[in-house]
Amino acid sequence: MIVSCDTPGLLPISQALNAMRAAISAVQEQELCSLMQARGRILAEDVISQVNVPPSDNSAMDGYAMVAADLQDTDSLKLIGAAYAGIPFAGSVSKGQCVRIMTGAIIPAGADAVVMQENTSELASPSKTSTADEHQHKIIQFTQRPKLGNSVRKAGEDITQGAVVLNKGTRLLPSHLSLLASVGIANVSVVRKLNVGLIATGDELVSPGEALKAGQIYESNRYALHAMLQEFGANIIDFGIVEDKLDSLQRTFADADRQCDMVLSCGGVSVGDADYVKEVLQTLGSVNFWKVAIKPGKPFAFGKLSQAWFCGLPGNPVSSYVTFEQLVKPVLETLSGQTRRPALLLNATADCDIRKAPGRADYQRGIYRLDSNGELFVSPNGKQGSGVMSSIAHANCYIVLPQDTGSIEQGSTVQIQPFTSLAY
Ligand SMILES: Nc1nc2c(c(=O)[nH]1)N[C@H]1C(S)=C(S)[C@@H](COP(=O)(O)OP(=O)(O)OC[C@H]3O[C@@H](n4cnc5c(N)ncnc54)[C@H](O)[C@@H]3O)O[C@H]1N2
Ligand code: MOO
Repeated sequence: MIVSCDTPGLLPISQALNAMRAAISAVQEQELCSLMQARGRILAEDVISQVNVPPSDNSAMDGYAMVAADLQDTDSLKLIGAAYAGIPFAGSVSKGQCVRIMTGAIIPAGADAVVMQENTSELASPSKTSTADEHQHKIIQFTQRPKLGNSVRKAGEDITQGAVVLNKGTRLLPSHLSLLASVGIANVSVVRKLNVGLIATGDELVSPGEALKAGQIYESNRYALHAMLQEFGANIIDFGIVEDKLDSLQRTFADADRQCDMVLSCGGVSVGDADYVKEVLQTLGSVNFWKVAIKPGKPFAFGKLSQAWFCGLPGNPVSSYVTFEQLVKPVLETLSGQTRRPALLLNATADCDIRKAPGRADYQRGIYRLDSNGELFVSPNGKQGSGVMSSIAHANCYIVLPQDTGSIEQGSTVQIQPFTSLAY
């Protein structure tokens, strides 16, 4: 089921992703969620519209409704009433007549076109004693000869009754919520939230806010991972920092295994330091320690504990960030039943030479800019070491350089992945 990485060489990213996706099947439990709470949730079923949107032919403009053919012979019509959004005109329009109509009002029976009021003028203006009178006994002159259907929004032109509005597996965005509301849906069936455990390992790690002793550093990876999981829409179970001791690690991983669909740890996956983590994980289940052809983020672990899936991210801060986005997030998407979306990659011109060794796909942190001709240029942002978090915090894209390529010359075309394209 799970590809072993004892084979020599590095596992290409696509193979690592395929192996993880093939091993995992989506969570099946669903729950009903009100639209106001549904942003970012994954649809558990196709949504079919029970109605036409709009429900009736209606006006796209404030103006006058008439029979379009009437205005081929004359330029003026008699006003017989008014139609408002929500208050239809009760009668019907015959030859020589028109009805005052507001945007969104149902097209009166008999009428088949609307002329916006800017293309009209009143010829006769009798005394205005009541609302009814205001829209009667006037003659309206038209400066436009409308075509049949002019400024008429047809029933069902947005969505027809019986049509699939959104497919199962859709991650609900704000536009989707409006679309669902427009067909009258108040609650949707969504996949239940994933329970994701988060564990940082390392004796040197101290929480921000505390004083550092010699040899200690602030634990920072969990803050980015926690935030990315929040954006993903997971229920996060945070196990904090766990010391590098066999019994502490054993207890924490076993606890996480019981509570979670997926357990994420960071640190302790490279060859030298991983001993305890490796031992614990392999007693709990079946976990493979891989060397993936990605830079940063080469050491990566994937497998299953007794019931929860497990991803072990490297401890270096940029490595844990990049492996979350490029390796873990796609797996969480599969686990939550989300339909796969291809990553947005754009071509850009290298603004300078870019150093790279063949062997791993690089996700260099870059800054892209559009020049005055609309051409996209990119350059790496500062030092590219896997501990240099400022390189990513001040960048706006990854420069994605394929596994087998070497250094890139200024002026060459490279691919970039804008950070905004990773938004959920
Ligand atoms: N002999 C080898 N050594 C290393 C290899 C290798 O292939 N052979 N790979 C290197 C690469 S590449 C990486 S990436 C790191 C990954 O190491 P670990 O996952 O075991 O991580 P640690 O050793 O625990 O930590 C690495 C580094 O990151 C700091 N760290 C860890 N956790 C956190 C955290 N939560 N917040 C902030 N900083 C953290 C830790 O202090 C270390 O400096 O291994 C290389 N070694
Ligand atoms: O995988 Mo490491 O991230 O190159 O430092």
